[in-house]
Amino acid sequence: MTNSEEKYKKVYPVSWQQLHQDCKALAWRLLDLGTWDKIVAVARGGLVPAAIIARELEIRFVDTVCISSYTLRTQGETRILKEIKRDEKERILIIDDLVDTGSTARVVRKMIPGAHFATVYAKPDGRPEVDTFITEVSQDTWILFPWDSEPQYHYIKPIVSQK
Ligand SMILES: O=P(O)(O)OC[C@H]1O[C@H](OP(=O)(O)OP(=O)(O)O)[C@H](O)[C@@H]1O
Repeated sequence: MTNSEEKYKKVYPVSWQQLHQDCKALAWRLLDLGTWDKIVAVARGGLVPAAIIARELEIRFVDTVCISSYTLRTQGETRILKEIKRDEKERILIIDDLVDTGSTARVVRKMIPGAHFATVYAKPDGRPEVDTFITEVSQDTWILFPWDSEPQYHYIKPIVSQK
C-alpha cells in the first residue's frame, strides 16, 4: 500500500479460493447475457479473473489493455501502455478485478465503446461504470488480492475493535 492509498481504512482480504468462487459467480451471471467474441483483460488486476472467466465461458480469444492507474490516481492523468482497436461487429467482454474510483473503467470504455464491462468487486464511486459485478465493498476498503499477499497465522482483533 502506498501513501496515496491512506484513504483506505479497512482491509478486505480475498483468498485464492474466494477469488475463484467469485469469478465463477461472475461467469454464471455473464453466461445469461449472451455470447462474446473475445475477452479483454485490464492488466494487471484483470488478468487472473479473465483467465478464470475465459475457462468457464470457453472463450479462447483473450486480449489485454494495459493502463497505469497508479499514475492516474496520483497525478490525475492516464497512461495507456497498450490499447486495442475495436471491430464494431464484435461483442467484447472487458474484465477487471475491481472498480474503485472508476477512472480506469472510464478510460477503457472510451477506448472500446459498446463493450460489456464486468468486474469481480466494485466500490460505490466506480459502480456506475460497471455493467456486471459480484461483490460491493465500501469506498474506504482496500481489497487485498491473493497475488499481493501471503497467508499469515496470527491473532486478528474482532471487527468492532478495529474502528
Ligand atoms: O477504479 P480505479 O480507481 O481506476 O481503480 C481500479 C483499477 O485499479 C487497479 O489497478 P492498479 O492501479 O492497482 O494497477 P495493477 O492492476 O496493474 O496493479 C485495478 O486492477 C483496476 O484496474
